[in-house]
Amino acid sequence: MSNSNVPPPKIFKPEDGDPGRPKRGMDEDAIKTQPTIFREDLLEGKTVLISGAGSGMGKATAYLAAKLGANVAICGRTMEKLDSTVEMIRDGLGKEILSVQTNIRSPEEVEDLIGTVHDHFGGLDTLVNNAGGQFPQDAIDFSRKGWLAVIDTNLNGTWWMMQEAAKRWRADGKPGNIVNIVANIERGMPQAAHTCAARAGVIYLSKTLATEWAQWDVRVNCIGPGVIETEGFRMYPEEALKRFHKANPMKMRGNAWDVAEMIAYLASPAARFINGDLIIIDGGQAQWGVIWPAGMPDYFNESGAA
Ligand SMILES: CCCCCCCCC/C=C/C(=O)SCCNC(=O)CCNC(=O)[C@H](O)C(C)(C)COP(=O)(O)OP(=O)(O)OC[C@H]1O[C@@H](n2cnc3c(N)ncnc32)[C@H](O)[C@@H]1OP(=O)(O)O
Ligand SMILES: NC(=O)C1=CN([C@@H]2O[C@H](COP(=O)(O)OP(=O)(O)OC[C@H]3O[C@@H](n4cnc5c(N)ncnc54)[C@H](OP(=O)(O)O)[C@@H]3O)[C@@H](O)[C@H]2O)C=CC1
Repeated sequence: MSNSNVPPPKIFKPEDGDPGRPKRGMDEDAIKTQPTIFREDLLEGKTVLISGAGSGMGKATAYLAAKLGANVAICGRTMEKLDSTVEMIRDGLGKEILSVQTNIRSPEEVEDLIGTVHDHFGGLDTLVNNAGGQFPQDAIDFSRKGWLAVIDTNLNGTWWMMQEAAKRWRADGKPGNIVNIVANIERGMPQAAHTCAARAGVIYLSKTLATEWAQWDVRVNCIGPGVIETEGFRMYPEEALKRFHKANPMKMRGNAWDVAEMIAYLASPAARFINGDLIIIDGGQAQWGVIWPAGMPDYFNESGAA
């Protein structure tokens, strides 16, 4: 049989250009012009709070939620970054959103934040815990401070947000919805063991709360992104960034909109029966591909002494 009809192997997506070119995610023009599959009033009248929305996935999600009619509140530690999101939404959609400088590692600041959102919008429908991050390092070399910083941000910070939101929902007798952005940790995550531990904590915390809080009509789900090109890539060396697209069988990086649209879906009535789940957006990374964001040890190199 002839092979003439067999397409050449797909090395990278044409729209991706050079897959080895390190990029830093979608710029504001890209976010503003991105089409959406959702109807424009999908989240009309709903209030959505997004943490870490001064950049990356959080920023794209804030824009999409506002575009779909939601009342949007955002938080993060850096006011200038939050201002950029406020300005982008004002400029692109003519809408005002609420922005509150907050470190999610502080339970007091989180309590104030949730109170401010309720005072401003009269309630909260969906909480998106997107704030987080880590640095790449071999676990054996973690400093105590570095370990604690990552656990405190990703596990404790996410928990303070969930608990404060849920206390209000229970007190007000109103339904609630939580979407936690974690990571694809199915096979562990070399050189990110701290975040792997924290995200695993969030995933099983979420599964447990999905049961405990169902009696108050509060749903809790997680999204596990693979390699999503964002400003967060600044944490990784150029050498690693050049390989990031090889971490999945599709040999591409996702973008912030890929995650934002899933968040919008989970915030919509279409997701009313989805609870306690983990939705992976990773191009198949769970099955194949490696990252080694701080450099692959010789042991795993083809030339290494395995
Ligand atoms: C999921 C994907 C997985 C990684 C593998 C996959 C890669 C592709 C997918 C990409 C996934 C992403 O998440 S991209 C998104 C990334 N975005 C972010 O990470 C942004 C947010 N990150 C952070 O804020 C930081 O990483 C984090 C450590 C959590 C908090 O930092 P802060 O400065 O606020 O914390 P502090 O309390 O001051 O402590 C900082 C201490 O952390 C340690 N530390 C900080 N940077 C360090 C570094 N490069 N190398 C060693 N150690 C470091 C030091 O001990 C610091 O102390 P001193 O020595 O005293 O200073
Ligand atoms: N990009 C990727 O490939 C992947 C990302 N993720 C996770 O997805 C989420 C979004 O990441 P991404 O958009 O890529 O990265 P970004 O770094 O662009 O976004 C993370 C945001 O979180 C905020 N943040 C960090 N710490 C705190 C804190 N203590 N309190 C409040 N806000 C905080 C940051 O703002 P500021 O520093 O101003 O507070 C920043 O805006 C993160 O949790 C990330 O770890 C998971 C898997 C893959």
